[in-house]
Amino acid sequence: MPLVALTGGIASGKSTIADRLASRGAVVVDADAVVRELQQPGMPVLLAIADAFGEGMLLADGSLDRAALGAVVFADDEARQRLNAIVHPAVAAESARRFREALERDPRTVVVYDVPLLVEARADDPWDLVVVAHAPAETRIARLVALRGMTEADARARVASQASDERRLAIADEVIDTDGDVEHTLAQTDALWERLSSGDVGARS
Ligand SMILES: CC(C)(COP(=O)(O)OP(=O)(O)OC[C@H]1O[C@@H](n2cnc3c(N)ncnc32)[C@H](O)[C@@H]1O)[C@@H](O)C(=O)NCCC(=O)NCCS
Ligand SMILES: Nc1ncnc2c1ncn2[C@@H]1O[C@H](COP(=O)(O)OP(=O)(O)OP(=O)(O)O)[C@@H](O)[C@H]1O
Repeated sequence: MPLVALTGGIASGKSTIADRLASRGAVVVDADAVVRELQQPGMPVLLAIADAFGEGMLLADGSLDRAALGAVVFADDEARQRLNAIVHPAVAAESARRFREALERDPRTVVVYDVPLLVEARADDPWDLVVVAHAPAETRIARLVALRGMTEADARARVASQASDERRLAIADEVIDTDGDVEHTLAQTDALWERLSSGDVGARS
């Protein structure tokens, strides 16, 4: 049934919302998790990254050195665009395959795509609903420092590498305010689920 894109800046609360929707019965496809699978040793995406950024981006066991690559791409727009050009088409294709698989298994499934970079890579637009998790950049930066141990400079660099809050809000069909406490986020998520599961949101033909 509905294909829902759930986007928001880093640490906006997308996973909190996606986990709740999954516990209610949605099938969630997590773009960050798909990326990690595509970056496993031996996968073409990882080989292309090593080609483009050097073997220094690999750890001794052949896996991706995420900290090293992050240090390069969140400090340099051109490098980040090169990485995006390698990774994003592969993530989009694999994610679309997973949407199809879920809908073939059960056409009534609510499929939710948890994707941080929707505004940035919006060539394809198959969504019945775009949901934006919104907490202001300063809140997200404070979370990255307090909860994920980032330095403030690193947190600001990640936020700056993403679309602005204004651009994200401009594409939202629904906004979940994630600037309050988690209970407030979950209550809004449950209200959304009621509408999604009752077919109140654009059923796909
Ligand atoms: C640079 C990498 C190795 C850093 O890995 P790390 O483990 O530190 O971060 P992780 O992958 O868990 O991402 C955490 C968050 O960072 C942000 N982020 C990741 N990549 C990007 C990017 N290219 N541009 C802007 N923000 C990004 C997202 O909000 C994401 O949720 C990794 O993020 C990566 O390969 N990114 C490129 C792929 C990508 O764009 N992924 C995001 C959406 S598909
Ligand atoms: N009102 C709120 N709604 C959601 N999360 C909140 C809220 N208040 C605090 N948090 C905390 O903020 C963090 C948000 O992280 P979460 O992983 O849900 O975000 P995300 O958008 O998925 O991040 P990423 O882009 O890195 O994947 C969590 O640790 C969560 O507990």
